[in-house]
Amino acid sequence: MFLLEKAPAKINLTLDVLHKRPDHYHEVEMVMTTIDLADRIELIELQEDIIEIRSENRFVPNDERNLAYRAAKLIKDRYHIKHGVRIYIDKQIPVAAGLAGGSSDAAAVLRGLNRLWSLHISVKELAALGSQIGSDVSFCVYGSTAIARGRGEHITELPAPPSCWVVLAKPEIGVSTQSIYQNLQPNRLIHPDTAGMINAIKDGNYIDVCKKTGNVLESVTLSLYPEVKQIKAQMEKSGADAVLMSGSGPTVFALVQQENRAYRIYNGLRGFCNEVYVVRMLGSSYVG
Ligand SMILES: C[C@](O)(CO)[C@H](O)COP(=O)(O)OP(=O)(O)OC[C@H]1O[C@@H](n2ccc(N)nc2=O)[C@H](O)[C@@H]1O
Ligand SMILES: Nc1ncnc2c1ncn2[C@@H]1O[C@H](COP(=O)(O)OP(=O)(O)OP(=O)(O)O)[C@@H](O)[C@H]1O
Repeated sequence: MFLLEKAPAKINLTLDVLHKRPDHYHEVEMVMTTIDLADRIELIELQEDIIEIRSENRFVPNDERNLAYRAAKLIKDRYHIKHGVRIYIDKQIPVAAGLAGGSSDAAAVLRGLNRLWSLHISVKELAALGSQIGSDVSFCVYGSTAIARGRGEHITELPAPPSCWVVLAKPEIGVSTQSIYQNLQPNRLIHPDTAGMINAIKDGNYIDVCKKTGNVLESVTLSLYPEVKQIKAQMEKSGADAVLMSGSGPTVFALVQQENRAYRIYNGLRGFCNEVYVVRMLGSSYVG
């Protein structure tokens, strides 16, 4: 038996931190959505009781450090599955980019093994399992548009935002999520208007969606990595409707409605950044 599962990247339309928790995580409130930049996950059932990870991308670990491996292990242990699985990851999402690539791979493995082994696990249960792997995995299990609260694992789905083009630029640096959260000064934050973003999405109001974007982690990453700041300024200069860093960065994205303007931004980034993508916002669910 063999099946394919798509693992789309996410972007944060908002990211707010409410306070630091005693468990050293931060209580967050974020509006996230999916984009048409996706890894492809191939799952092949093995008779032998092993989990194999294969990928041609040298930055993707092929052992238990891989979040996809951890997802398979979790399902196998919880549901006493004695078969094995080979997981082939066709990596399209840049690694350590703030786009939840590893989390989305893990979520795709949870969804895929649920189908492969006919386990009939509900989406809600899969999301709860996913939260044991990482804070972004629950959102990725839904793969839609949602508000994420708690440390990211409490998901309330939203309708898809008005569709638009998303230009993404990933500078050649890796950013540690943990260190960005650690450098945050909670009493100095300019909080995004999360309620305003939710209303804008529910109203299908593209202009307001653009106006309400905001990420409290952005100023931390921008101050540590001037190249991210430079890319953001370049995108703003090229006429984007909104420009924001995703997650803890370093990827910056621009929103625009017209395709020709998306390519103008893309062309404007020549010489600033090698990894640039032009994709559509997806926003609606991948699962049943
Ligand atoms: C920045 C975001 O990607 C936005 O969507 C997420 O908040 C982070 O999600 P993630 O990478 O899946 O995060 P995890 O792997 O769970 O945590 C990595 C590290 O980030 C910090 N972390 C993460 C989530 C959170 N709500 N508070 C935190 O302080 C913790 O130091 C943690 O050790
Ligand atoms: N399936 C995977 N794909 C990519 N990286 C993975 C995977 N599993 C584990 N990793 C490790 O996780 C690290 C972070 O990679 P990932 O691409 O998930 O970051 P990210 O997009 O910044 O995540 P987030 O937005 O959730 O904070 C990598 O450096 C890599 O070593």
